[in-house]
Amino acid sequence: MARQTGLIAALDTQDPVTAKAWAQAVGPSAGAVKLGLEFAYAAGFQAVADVAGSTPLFLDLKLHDIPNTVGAAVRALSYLRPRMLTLHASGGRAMMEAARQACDEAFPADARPVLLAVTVLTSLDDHALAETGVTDGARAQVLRLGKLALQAGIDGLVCSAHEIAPLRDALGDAPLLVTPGIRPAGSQAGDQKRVMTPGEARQAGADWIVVGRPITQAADPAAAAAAIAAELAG
Ligand SMILES: O=C(O)c1cc(=O)[nH]c(=O)n1[C@@H]1O[C@H](COP(=O)(O)O)[C@@H](O)[C@H]1O
Repeated sequence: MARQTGLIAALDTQDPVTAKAWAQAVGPSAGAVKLGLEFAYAAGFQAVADVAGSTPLFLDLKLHDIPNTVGAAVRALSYLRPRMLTLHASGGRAMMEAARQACDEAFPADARPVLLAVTVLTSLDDHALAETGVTDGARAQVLRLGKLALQAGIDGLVCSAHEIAPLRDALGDAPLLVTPGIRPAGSQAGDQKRVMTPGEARQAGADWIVVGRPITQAADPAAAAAAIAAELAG
């Protein structure tokens, strides 16, 4: 039986009014809203808290620095009470362990965010990855970084839906798998390379899919989000 797959709506904008309107539009369909680098840098972290309101917040800051700095950053943002928080697995074991330790110390036990390690960005294909020095392909790198992240105490992985099956084979059912690079049939891939439709990602076993522009750039974001939620419900 397929796992239940939820929708996370990526609200990528610089404008708090637009973000708030999108958050309201996707509210009935999405299990969380994702606010990330663009919004936080432009609007500030108080606006992040305001837009999320009572909706679970996926805080996508993709932390990647030395362990001391990442640990301190996690402590500093604990007041935002994110439900999920991202960091780059390529920052290494000690960096991820520092993030986990900071979470354990700075958050109440019942409010610790789910830590998600980004493995290989969905905008990278094997060729682009090879240009960074990783020559055995996205799948192998996702597996390598996924194993490392879990050993370091990370709760889940951000990957493309193409890597779900090999990750489940290698790591079992426990890790949360969160997949961006989702495109409903007929929509533009844009800068995304390793893409799947919502229904395909559900069949593959994603716990969450992350969808931005196919919702936010639709003529009717509420309807676009509802259609994706319906596709996930099968
Ligand atoms: O961490 C992420 O959320 C993320 C990781 C990744 O590998 N690929 C990826 O697209 N994302 C995010 O997922 C969202 C995808 O947006 P759309 O391409 O507009 O659907 C963006 O906010 C990205 O920052």
